[in-house]
Amino acid sequence: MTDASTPASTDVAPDLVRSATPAAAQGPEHVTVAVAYDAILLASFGGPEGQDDVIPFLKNVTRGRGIPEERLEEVAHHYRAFGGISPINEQNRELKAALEHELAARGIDLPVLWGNRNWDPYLRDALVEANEAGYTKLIAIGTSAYSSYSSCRQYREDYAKALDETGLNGVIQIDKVRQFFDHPGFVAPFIDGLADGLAQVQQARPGIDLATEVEVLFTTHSIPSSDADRSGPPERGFGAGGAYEAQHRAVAEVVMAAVGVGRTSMPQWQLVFQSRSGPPTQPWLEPDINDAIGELPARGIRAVVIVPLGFVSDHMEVKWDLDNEATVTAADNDLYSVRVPTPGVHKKYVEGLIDLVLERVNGTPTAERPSLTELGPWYDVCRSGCCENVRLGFKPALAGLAP
Ligand SMILES: CC1=C(CCC(=O)O)c2cc3nc(cc4[nH]c(cc5[nH]c(cc1n2)c(C)c5CCC(=O)O)c(CCC(=O)O)c4C)C(CCC(=O)O)=C3C
Ligand SMILES: [Fe+2]
Repeated sequence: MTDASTPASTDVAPDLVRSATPAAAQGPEHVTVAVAYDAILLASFGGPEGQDDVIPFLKNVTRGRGIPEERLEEVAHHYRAFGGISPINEQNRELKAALEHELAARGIDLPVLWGNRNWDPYLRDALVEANEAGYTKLIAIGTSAYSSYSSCRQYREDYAKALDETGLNGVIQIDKVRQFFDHPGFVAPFIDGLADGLAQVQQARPGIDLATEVEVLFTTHSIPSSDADRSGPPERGFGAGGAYEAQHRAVAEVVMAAVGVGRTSMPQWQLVFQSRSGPPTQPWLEPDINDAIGELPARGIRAVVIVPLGFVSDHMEVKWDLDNEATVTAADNDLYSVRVPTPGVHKKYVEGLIDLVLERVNGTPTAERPSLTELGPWYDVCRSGCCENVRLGFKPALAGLAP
């Protein structure tokens, strides 16, 4: 970046693990600093690009995780049905292009590099590219909005791993934008989508009573309960379900309130979970969306609006587990169903992601950062013990306070 930023800080605090941001920049009660980043690192999950990639990809994702063989076969079948091609890669190419377009429109000279945790192009490839271009300060945007091991710390571990793999540790510094579950740019598409979804229900079922015959299902990825309980900084004391569940509930309330403005009646809502994996003996967050749908007819519900609150794009969990499975479950229960779009490349989402980068470039004070829930704005630098994983043990992670 050439303008609107002060020079990057060089006195990196000793308790930081390879981060360009001093320890002071760690959340609501702390001051923030401006950093002159050289490039944005768009960091995502990755997915197979053809049938031959499916098994190696699944092995990458599940190594050492104790995922049952039947579950892997089941998930392989989802990918096979799509020609072995995950929709996520095309979505990330589109997002990269949209970010570049938005940067150009604002006259900001900041390149966007793209790397994935689990498939080509890998994070390490993006770091090699950064090094060749002489970029030493990267700001990562992970395609994941909430706090948990899988959605935050694992990204931070994989940034650290990619630096080690490329020998660029100490050469390139990586910061990350805050988890953005309550950023207006992320939430706006769900507000638009729920309003549209309710209109669709009312058109398809004229006279339906929103308050008693329609249910809104906010859905997100199930995770092991032990991960959920440890999501977020321990000192925030979130209790069972941790920050992960608290953040989803808080955002769902914001979406319901926004859509309810000017209406006399609104449906009831619940938070449900999907895409459970792991051994059956391991507790994961519940209720599963399909089980929740099965309970609805007995309460007189005739239509559901499914809001994929935990997801940023229409990747496999959305296309298969929602548009296929949950939609079939709804039909089997004689329910009319609508699935709301994910943020994808919604204009407000793309603008919001650039705003998240600029608040770091400019060192915007926490009090001036937009956040729609009382839980945020979330931390630039993750707190000690945040989103720990007791199943898999400790691994080094950057952009956080040690350990
Ligand atoms: C919280 C969360 C998100 C949302 C946040 C984020 O977006 O990062 C997410 C996203 C995604 N998950 C994805 C794919 C997979 N996730 C798996 C397995 C797992 N996910 C978990 C959690 C999450 N996952 C967990 C706790 C496991 C068990 C293994 C472990 O303990 O870590 C498996 C293995 C098979 C299976 O077990 O299902 C696959 C193939 C894809 C790509 C989809 C595509 O290709 O379009 C995406 C975007
Ligand atoms: Fe996953």
